[in-house]
Amino acid sequence: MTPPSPTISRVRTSVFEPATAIDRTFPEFPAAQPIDENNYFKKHKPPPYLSEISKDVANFIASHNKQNRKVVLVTSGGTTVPLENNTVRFIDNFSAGTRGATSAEYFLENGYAVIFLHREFSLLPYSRHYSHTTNCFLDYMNEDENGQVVINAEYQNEMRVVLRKYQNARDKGLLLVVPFTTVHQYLFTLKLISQELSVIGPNGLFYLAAAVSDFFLPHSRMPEHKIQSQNDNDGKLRVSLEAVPKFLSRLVDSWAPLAMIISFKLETDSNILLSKARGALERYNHQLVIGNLLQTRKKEVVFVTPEEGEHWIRLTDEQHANGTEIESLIIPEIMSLHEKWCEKTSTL
Ligand SMILES: CC(C)(COP(=O)(O)O)[C@@H](O)C(=O)NCCC(=O)N[C@@H](CSSC[C@H](N)C(=O)O)C(=O)O
Repeated sequence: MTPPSPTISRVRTSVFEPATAIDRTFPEFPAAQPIDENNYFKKHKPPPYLSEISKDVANFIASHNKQNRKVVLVTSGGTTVPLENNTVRFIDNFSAGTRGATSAEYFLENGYAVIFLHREFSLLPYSRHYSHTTNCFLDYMNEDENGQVVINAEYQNEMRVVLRKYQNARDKGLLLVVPFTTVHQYLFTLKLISQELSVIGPNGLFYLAAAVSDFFLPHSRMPEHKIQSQNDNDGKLRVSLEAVPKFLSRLVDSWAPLAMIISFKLETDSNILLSKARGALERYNHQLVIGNLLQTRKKEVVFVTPEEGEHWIRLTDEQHANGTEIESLIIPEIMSLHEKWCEKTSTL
């Protein structure tokens, strides 16, 4: 009997849709202006699998709302920008998915239900501990004297802890895993989930850790087939991208106005991190921006809120050395802010 899955959506997002490979019905996409945040969704076709995901999400939220359980949407991993309809080349955004997958575990262990909107094939909660790139699970196994495949004795305890947490989330239906690959798929799926999650008001929490593209190539200007290097454009590749609509304003103002919304600001220059994080908070009027530098994102983050300004969360050298995960410090602080948000919003 196959084990129950953690409701992993059956859709695949990492393959292009041949049917639209040469669809020229898409109008020329104007440069992104505020008004175009909405036009983007009117002028682009949604991914064909969206109705399937909608059913999974609606059932998931309804079942946890009945138990008055808080639900958090965790976005994780980087979005891609395809350069050809029959995609061979694409622009990717850096993200291994560690922040999202690790944070999802701490939310689950603190009583939240989690919708995990992630880049397909990036790290997932629990299995991230034994992913093919870090700790290959095969290295934890051996054959015993009877030829039975077993987990090596020295790893039994640590793996049992992860296994039990995973089974608890799976068997109680606390985790819904939804994939994306392109920025287009991400934006349509985020909008769908946001509008479904809006029904639970302040009990809904958004933790936007995905690395989202800021620019994209509109369908109407996308070549059907693989760009040929030798004879196209004198051997040079010139790409003119449009700005991705600033969807965060739509999420805050319209899609889920009562939810608590947290975005991440990723920079590599420490001199601009705080001003960019403050700028995002002023621009979108949501509740929290978590700033982090690519280079030190596993050791420190800065919380920027309208009420308290900013404060840093940092691992001590000892914590970093003993494997403490910074998300174990981040999530409890977020839960406390979310509790206050629920109290404040429910009295409105
Ligand atoms: C991606 C990382 C650094 C985690 O890394 P891994 O653990 O390796 O996965 C995450 O912590 C993060 O900063 N995520 C957010 C990154 C991001 O793209 N943030 C956007 C804001 S949300 S995208 C919104 C859009 N650009 C807009 O302005 O509306 C930005 O910095 O601009």
